[in-house]
Amino acid sequence: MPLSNINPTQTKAWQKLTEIYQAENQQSILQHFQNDKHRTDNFYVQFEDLHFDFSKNRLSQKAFDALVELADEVNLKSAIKAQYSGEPINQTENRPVLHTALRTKDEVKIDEEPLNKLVEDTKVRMSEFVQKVENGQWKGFSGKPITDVVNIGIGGSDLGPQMIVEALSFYHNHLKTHFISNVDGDHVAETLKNLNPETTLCIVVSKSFTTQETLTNASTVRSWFLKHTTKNQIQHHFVAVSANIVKANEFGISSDNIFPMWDWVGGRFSLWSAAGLSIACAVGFKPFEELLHGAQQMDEHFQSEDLSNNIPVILALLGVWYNNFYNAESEAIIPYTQYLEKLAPYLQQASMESNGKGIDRNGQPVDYQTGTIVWGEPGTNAQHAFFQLMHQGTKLIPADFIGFKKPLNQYQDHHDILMANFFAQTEALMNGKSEAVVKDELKNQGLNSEQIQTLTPFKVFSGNRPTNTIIFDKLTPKSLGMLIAMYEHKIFVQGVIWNIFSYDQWGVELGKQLAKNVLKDFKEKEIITHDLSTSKLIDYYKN
Ligand SMILES: O=P(O)(O)OC[C@H]1O[C@](O)(CO)[C@@H](O)[C@@H]1O
Repeated sequence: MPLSNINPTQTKAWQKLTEIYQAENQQSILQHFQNDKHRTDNFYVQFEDLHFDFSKNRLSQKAFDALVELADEVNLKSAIKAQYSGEPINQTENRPVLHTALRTKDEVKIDEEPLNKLVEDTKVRMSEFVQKVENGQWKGFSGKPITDVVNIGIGGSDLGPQMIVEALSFYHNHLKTHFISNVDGDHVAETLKNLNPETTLCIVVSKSFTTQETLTNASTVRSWFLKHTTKNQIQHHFVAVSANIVKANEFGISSDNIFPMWDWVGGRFSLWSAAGLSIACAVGFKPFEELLHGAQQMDEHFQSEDLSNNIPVILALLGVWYNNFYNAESEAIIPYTQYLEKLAPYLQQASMESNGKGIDRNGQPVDYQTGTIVWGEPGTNAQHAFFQLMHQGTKLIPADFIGFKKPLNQYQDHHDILMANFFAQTEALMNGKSEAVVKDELKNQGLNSEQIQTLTPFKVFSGNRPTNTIIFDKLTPKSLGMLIAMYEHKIFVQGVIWNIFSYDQWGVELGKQLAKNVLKDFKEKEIITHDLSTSKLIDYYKN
């Protein structure tokens, strides 16, 4: 059964939300606290070691209930069922969406064909491979064990694995992991500079094995190897992860060295598959399985929990509330750990490639806003970069603050300072600082009344800026798996509500196509195939 096809703005719940927004949008978060003494109990969910507090939002209980009604009215529950049961909910590509099958013990079928064995067999192969690389059994052409693993891929074949590898740095083994994604030759050059071909292993990750950037980078790295070794021996240094065995073979990678990808796993959701081989190489296979296990726990929560107590659903509904009623354009992700430095770039693809769509499931242009702009940086660095705008700028930027109770390294004093900032920022964003308080402070500093008058407006914080607080005990493979699966489901829920297809990405095709034409034109004498502006620019580049 296809996903239901409901314009969200035509639902009763949307009508209700519009009325609630009109009646309540002048109420501050602090007023909501005054109105509801149990707000901190009502607006929080504990699941495993995940503590999710959404009380600091411009949201009354009434608005929250109406948002849950909206999820109900667009048939979210049956959409979740459709996804997990392998229906082709990626309708424009006629594919099921089953990255969740990579982390479940339940039986999963597509058209009565069970997938579990495929998944399990691949995991066994991955585990054996990783073990060999880790313990030095896998040797380079000169008989030396591998010291460096290079992931060559782009988009989903890079961002997810890279983010996780970086996030789990604390758990790394002796292997060094590198990522080459950009077709910019400087990226490949800088990476190869410090590598020894005798001890380097490349994992070429490309679901299609036709991606220009990945194939260009992989060819350059292959030539680098061929300067040192023979064509036959290159097998010691290249493995591939792909759904296109033929193309990977053509590139020169033997079938024994190819791990499968499947069309029921979207690129940006593929880190749980063999696309995560670089993760498993960096930390070992067991921690990789713990990552899957964390994600699977979140899957269970998402599938079975009531909508009103369901963390990804609540996150998604809050996003819709700010995007469609408060007209917020973006949302910030602020992890208070340097290990999650790559979380925002990863979520940019996951979210913006999924929900950056303007055509609804009827094939009609939508007349409401869809995908938000996702951005962010770890705290406390972010505080010294863009928090000025978040505190006193004219834009409303709802933010997720992600923190951990315990640090991974020994510096507890640093962690206390880090977390003091974490709590203080959400407090400041919500409470702000009133004119009266500012005036008092300036008076106490000995300023005269004229100076106080002049300076006060610049020092006032309006507050009322919404945040979600997400706290785990510790950054572990398991908690990371939960966190990432939580955002995956949030993205899915928003796509269901906005009545768009979240799992295709036609919008990336045009640029790819035109780049091929431009490349061809670099070799022509006279540029004729472009608009005047582009032709002139290409001419400038060539000459
Ligand atoms: O794994 P592939 O086929 O090389 O594709 C890489 C990336 O390119 C895209 O198709 C478009 O950016 C992504 O969805 C995908 O993750």
